[in-house]
Amino acid sequence: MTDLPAITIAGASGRMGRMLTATVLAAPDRARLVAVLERPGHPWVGQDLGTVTGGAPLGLTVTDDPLEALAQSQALLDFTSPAATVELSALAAQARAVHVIGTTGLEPHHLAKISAAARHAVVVRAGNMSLGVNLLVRLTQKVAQALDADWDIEIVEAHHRMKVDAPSGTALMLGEAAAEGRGAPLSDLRTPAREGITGARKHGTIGFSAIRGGDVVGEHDVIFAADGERIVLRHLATDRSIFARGALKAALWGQGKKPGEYDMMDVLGL
Ligand SMILES: NC(=O)C1=CN([C@@H]2O[C@H](COP(=O)(O)OP(=O)(O)OC[C@H]3O[C@@H](n4cnc5c(N)ncnc54)[C@H](OP(=O)(O)O)[C@@H]3O)[C@@H](O)[C@H]2O)C=CC1
Ligand SMILES: O=C(O)C1=N[C@H](C(=O)O)C[C@H](O)C1
Repeated sequence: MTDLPAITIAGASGRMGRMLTATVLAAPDRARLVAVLERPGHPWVGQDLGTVTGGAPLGLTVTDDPLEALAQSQALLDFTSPAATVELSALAAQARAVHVIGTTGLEPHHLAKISAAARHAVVVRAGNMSLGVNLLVRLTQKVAQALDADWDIEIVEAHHRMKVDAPSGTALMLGEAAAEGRGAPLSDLRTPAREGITGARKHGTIGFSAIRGGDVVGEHDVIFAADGERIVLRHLATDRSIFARGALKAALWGQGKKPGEYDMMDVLGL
């Protein structure tokens, strides 16, 4: 037995769940993977994680019991769905485990429940856990601050065909940063999705467009368009390991911190 932080991963069979599992298993000097969760009724429940992922047995059985998993954990890595994340946030708080939330598509009623859980435990939440995107968020804020509202701001994102929410969590982070640079909340500046006779673009607003197709991991452009010139800030994700590495970093960073809500800016010191 070591005193390395013990980690539970939720949604183990998902695109990110698999990546998180591989990332934690590849860091035996920094963390211990003690439990992997799936929802009740999932075919992986009760099976060895190594076997179901096509490898040698790992001696770790996939469970559908988050209470038991969290009782032995110091951190929960959670890239699942809004409903699952809200449920898990109450349980992680009860266990005083650091809850690292990558799940996107969270609405105000979900966020209110997560905030309540964060009164008792550390929650690190970000719509994108990569270093590159979090740097881009800072750059976006600075560029928006430097330019006046004659520069139209448009955020364009592309993701794989299975993504269920739009705009992406990252696009919303970038939009919030641009709005902050402009000195107003995003809710005041955001344009509704465009279709039909939209009329001319409203001065000073921030627009969003989403593309879905194939296996695109995640691409984001922040376009500042003025008369005669354009600035485009771009991030291209080509491998999901960038998000998983960020999540593990957040879980380790959160150990011993005061209960509350944090993001990747806090973790990365940006
Ligand atoms: N913040 C970031 O850096 C990133 C965030 N994301 C976000 O992470 C989320 C997941 O993405 P992705 O991995 O592509 O999605 P997937 O659909 O591939 O995976 C989600 C997983 O969560 C599981 N799940 C759902 N409900 C529960 C539950 N109650 N208990 C345990 N497991 C559950 C699903 O199981 P089942 O299929 O059986 O329902 C599935 O295995 C999305 O919101 C996405 O936007 C993704 C990448 C990076
Ligand atoms: O669903 C995804 O895949 C991703 N989701 C996050 C988002 O909504 O921005 C992060 C990344 O772009 C991949």
